[in-house]
Amino acid sequence: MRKIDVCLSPDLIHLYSLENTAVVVVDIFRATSCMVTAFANGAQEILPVEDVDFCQSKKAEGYLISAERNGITPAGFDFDNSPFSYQVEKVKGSKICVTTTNGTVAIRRAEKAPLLMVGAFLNLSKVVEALKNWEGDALVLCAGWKGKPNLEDTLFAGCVIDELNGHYQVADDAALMAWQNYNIASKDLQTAVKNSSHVNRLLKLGIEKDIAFCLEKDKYAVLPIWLSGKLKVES
Ligand SMILES: O=C(O)[C@H](CS(=O)(=O)O)OP(=O)(O)O
Repeated sequence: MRKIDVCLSPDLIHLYSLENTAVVVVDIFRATSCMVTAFANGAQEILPVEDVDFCQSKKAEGYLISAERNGITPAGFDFDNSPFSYQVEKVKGSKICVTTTNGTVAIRRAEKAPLLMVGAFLNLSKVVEALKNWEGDALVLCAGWKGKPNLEDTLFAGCVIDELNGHYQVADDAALMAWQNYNIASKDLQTAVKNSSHVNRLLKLGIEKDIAFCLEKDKYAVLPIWLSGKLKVES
């Protein structure tokens, strides 16, 4: 049977083989939740990059630009890192270049995978459907926080594993930990993450509404995938 594994931080990705493996990158708070929202609201393409200055330089090429470091947006960018920024009027038909503390780093570290997709609770069913159709192994790559694992991305990984029960076999203990944690937390995700470090950071920044939004399941039926060096959704 196909195997599904979980990489708890981008800094551990060298321990995993990407050969014949579909990778789902997740950064629930908030990068991949923003990307899914942007595509659902009509964005045409997203270019995730690691450097703030490089991101800013893409403005001259017609990109809208989005940056965040430690939850804050530097001056001169079109979007902050909140899904509420990516509304239809702003994003429809646009190309967006984005850099964030954790999420864009994780995406770029997995870009050599034969299938790379962006996942969030917001597009859970699309991720699960794509993995059911994939014939190789699967890996959920958690963006974590500055190299450390985090609770919300791990819970998403566990949720994907739970949805794929019977289709994939759990590869090792990271996947088992994620799955067992999700089973404990699944009835009330918001309570489960309430003491997590990222929720505390967002609360300090006064961004409470993003938390509930990013934990909503299946709000959108879009699946961003990596195609020729960018993220796109199939039309
Ligand atoms: O903006 C966010 O929610 C985080 C900022 S930080 O991790 O709290 O510094 O960035 P992301 O890359 O979306 O995790």
